[in-house]
Amino acid sequence: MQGSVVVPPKPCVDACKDCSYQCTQKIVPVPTVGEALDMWLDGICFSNVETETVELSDALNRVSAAPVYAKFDIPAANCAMHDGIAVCRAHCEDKFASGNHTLLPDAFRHCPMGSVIPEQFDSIAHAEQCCLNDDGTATLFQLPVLYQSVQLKGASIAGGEKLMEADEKLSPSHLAILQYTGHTAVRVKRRPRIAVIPVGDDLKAPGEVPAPGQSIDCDSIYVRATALQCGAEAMVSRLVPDDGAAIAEAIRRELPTCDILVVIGGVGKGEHRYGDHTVAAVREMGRISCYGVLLGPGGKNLLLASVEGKPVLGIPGPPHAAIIMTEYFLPPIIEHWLGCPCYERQTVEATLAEDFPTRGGGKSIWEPRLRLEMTGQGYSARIVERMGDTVDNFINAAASVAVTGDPAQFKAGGKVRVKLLYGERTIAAKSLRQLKSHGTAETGTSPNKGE
Ligand SMILES: Nc1nc2c(c(=O)[nH]1)N[C@H]1C(S)=C(S)[C@@H](COP(=O)(O)OP(=O)(O)OC[C@H]3O[C@@H](n4cnc5c(N)ncnc54)[C@H](O)[C@@H]3O)O[C@H]1N2
Ligand code: MOO
Repeated sequence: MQGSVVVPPKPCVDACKDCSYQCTQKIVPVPTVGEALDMWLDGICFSNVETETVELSDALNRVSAAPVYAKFDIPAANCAMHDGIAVCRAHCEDKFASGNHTLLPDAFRHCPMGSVIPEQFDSIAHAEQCCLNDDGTATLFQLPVLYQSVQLKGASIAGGEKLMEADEKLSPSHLAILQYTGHTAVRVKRRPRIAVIPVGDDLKAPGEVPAPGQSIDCDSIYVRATALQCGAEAMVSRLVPDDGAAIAEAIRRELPTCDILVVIGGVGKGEHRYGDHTVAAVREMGRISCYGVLLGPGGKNLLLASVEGKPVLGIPGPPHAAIIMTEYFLPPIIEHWLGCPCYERQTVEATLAEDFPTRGGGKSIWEPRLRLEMTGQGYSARIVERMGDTVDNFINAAASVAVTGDPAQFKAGGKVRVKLLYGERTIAAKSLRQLKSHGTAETGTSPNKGE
């Protein structure tokens, strides 16, 4: 823990006894991201997640609810792995010892690759090692090795063999092996349902034209899309005004329909005096685990809480803050439900093209969005010009980086690991398109660089 923050008004005691209640008397340490997550998740129990059976064709990216076992042996009998004749190795050996290389019709079986080998035979003499005669006999040119080209019953998969554990995210390979081993459906965990409530008098719904001082709600679609990426279901409620009773009413309405609630906006430190009512409404209805975290942009207003045992994530409204809070706190709560990783961003090493502002560092994280450029020495990274704005953050950034630990790492020429927002081929294709349309990589300028 580092620094301190005074939590907003709700006086309850004269002297702070550091109870779990938030009040004006209380000076609380600001937690790191890890500490905040621990405080939040420790109080949320998802032990009895419901399960459902789904067809394999609908099971991609679902999470297994129980181990799955093979229904039968594969192959179901000993099979030929080459074209040839099935023989008894000991009988062939006797024949070779006697100098007679001819096998009578009942001493072999013509076996193309994949065919079942009758039980009395144990080896395959390859087509090149024998010939089939017109009188129904076969002549061996070479003695086969014992079990040559025989795939034994159950050698690939034994009936009852464990194919996968519970808590695995199902990939195309999982689906294929389940189908191959006799399954047509699989037991999976129910997807968590996320309800998203956008709050703000100044917000307009998608499709409307904002008047001066208004903006169109775009955080909610970002939150919803991130939830879908993580394998959750998500729905966005209608816009809610900056009014404590309206926020409480929206929470009461959405809570029974969801497993995880996200409220966007109204979490500012000005609280009711500046039209921010979300924290007070949540405090009245439930328990606040954390209000403020050592993460920027946006962390000082982050709200982690629970109402009726369900997690409530309160994220700040400004989009550049909302995206970082969503990325840091929504996947972990969905993973807490699903029991497996569900949000992973590829990382690559990049060289900083400039000194970063002195933000973040130590235990605190500042997570700016970055532009990446491919140079002869690999990726070069610079902070997007309009860091406090939306366009660069949403569209023109290719990565982000956690500025934390030793600030010396974040000087021009320093090497850092950055988290990609797109795959490397997409980044390459985007820069190529920009080069073609501008003759050079786009840079742009803005006064609020590094905000
Ligand atoms: N006196 C102080 N004021 C503020 C502080 C502070 O420390 N002291 N912190 C500032 C910071 S930093 C942030 S971040 C915001 C967080 O406040 P809120 O979450 O209450 O944000 P709102 O007031 O609801 O909205 C602010 C602004 O954000 C845009 N917005 C809101 N919701 C959406 C949405 N769903 N989609 C798109 N854009 C959204 C909108 O332009 C709002 O006007 O507090 C600061 N103030
Ligand atoms: O949390 Mo605010 O958006 O950092 O600037």
